[in-house]
Amino acid sequence: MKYISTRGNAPALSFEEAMLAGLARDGGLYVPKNVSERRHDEIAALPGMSYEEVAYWLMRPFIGESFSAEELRTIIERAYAGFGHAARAPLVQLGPNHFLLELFHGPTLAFKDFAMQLIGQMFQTALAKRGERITIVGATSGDTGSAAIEAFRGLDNVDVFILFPHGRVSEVQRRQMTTPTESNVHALAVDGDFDDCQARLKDMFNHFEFRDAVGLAGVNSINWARVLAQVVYYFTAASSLGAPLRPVSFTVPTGNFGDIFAGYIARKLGLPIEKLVIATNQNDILHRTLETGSYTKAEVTPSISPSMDIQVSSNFERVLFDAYGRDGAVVAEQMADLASGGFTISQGAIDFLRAEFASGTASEDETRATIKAIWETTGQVICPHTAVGVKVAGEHLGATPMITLATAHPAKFPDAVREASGQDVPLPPRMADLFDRDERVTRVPNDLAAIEALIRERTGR
Ligand SMILES: Cc1ncc(COP(=O)(O)O)c(C=O)c1O
Ligand SMILES: N[C@@H](CCOP(=O)(O)O)C(=O)O
Repeated sequence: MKYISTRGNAPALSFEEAMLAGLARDGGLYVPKNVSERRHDEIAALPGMSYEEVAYWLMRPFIGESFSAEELRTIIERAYAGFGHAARAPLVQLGPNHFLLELFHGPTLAFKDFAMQLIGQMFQTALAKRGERITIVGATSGDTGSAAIEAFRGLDNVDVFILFPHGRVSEVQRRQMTTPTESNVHALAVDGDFDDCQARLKDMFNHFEFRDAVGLAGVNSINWARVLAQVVYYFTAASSLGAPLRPVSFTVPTGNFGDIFAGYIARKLGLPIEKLVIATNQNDILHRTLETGSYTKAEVTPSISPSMDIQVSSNFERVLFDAYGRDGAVVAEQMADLASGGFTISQGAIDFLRAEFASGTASEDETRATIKAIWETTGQVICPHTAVGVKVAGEHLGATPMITLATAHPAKFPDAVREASGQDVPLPPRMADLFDRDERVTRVPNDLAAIEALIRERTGR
């Protein structure tokens, strides 16, 4: 399997090369050259399999020669061994025909662990064989950062730098990033919003002298391996509700478009997904884009679902590539227009997107009201991101079972959850002393040269 860039001007790479490269050298994102449907009888056999077995079945063809069969099995076993639920991603019923897919049983209590624990193992295996040392730089609005730190802390051949927007993540999220004591972990609080953090990260990838000098690698969902790992739970969830004989729908709380793009890939692989619903908070660029056909940036407005406070939604580029018939030159042009505020999507491309996705948005009041209503009617406490999904899913319920992705544990957002529902949700015992641990963080300006200088100084490269 080869991977090609969405901007059509970078060499095609193997899975391992694309994973280690992160962003393509033409600024685009890697996608598989072909995605073909899996056999109906293979999908029908999934309900009898463990999460790990489904992961192996799903990922093997995408990985090619990059890892042997035995290596891949070991990587998958190790990745999910530390999860706090035997099913890894259990489904719970929320109401008639509405289910929550709990994706927060991993070590950092958010869906990011599904991919990050896996690629942590993949990077270690690949780097050990190559004898290389890398510098991972990640941008986070809260959850990617802690998941990346958890997956890579203490490794000899990796330094991890995480850029997060100063003052715009929850206290639990911040402490998850600032309290690890391993010397290869560096939490950087940027004077800016998440879009600034992600833009500086992409600037670093496009600054080849820096990129090559520090051995830059990326673990955001710009990295195809992240997306691939997230496709697995669409299959386990849908098959446990009767797929492929019975279609299902999904609603996905969305920011950087990685998680829902994984759902789009699941559908391309033959999973019968009737509706794939984008749920946004008040930073609703994706919902507006589907409604108006114009992708126009606005200021990021802080919300009670901070991990979704994003306007420049990285993986949207991947689906645009398909919407434009895989014409990398058109995607490159549109992405260049984004620098000056936005772009208008052609009629053919917007028709494609509207056929693939539905969308909706939740205001702050609607998010709080949903947390409260779910607590009062079901006794379950949900996180604000999940609540955005549940609110939007409510507008798309029908005869087909709807699965809303529960993307984080409510204990990561105690203030918002308490305000909305009156409930205090404790952190798991292993994190109970999080608020007593010392923090280690460096405040940095939203300035490429300053951030690069700090990384070079700390890595000595
Ligand atoms: C808790 C939570 N929910 C939803 C999202 C949105 O996911 P994505 O960026 O893949 O669209 C994020 C951040 O990625 C998150 O941390
Ligand atoms: N919501 C994310 C933003 C980064 O997303 P990613 O999936 O591209 O890593 C976060 O929590 O950091």
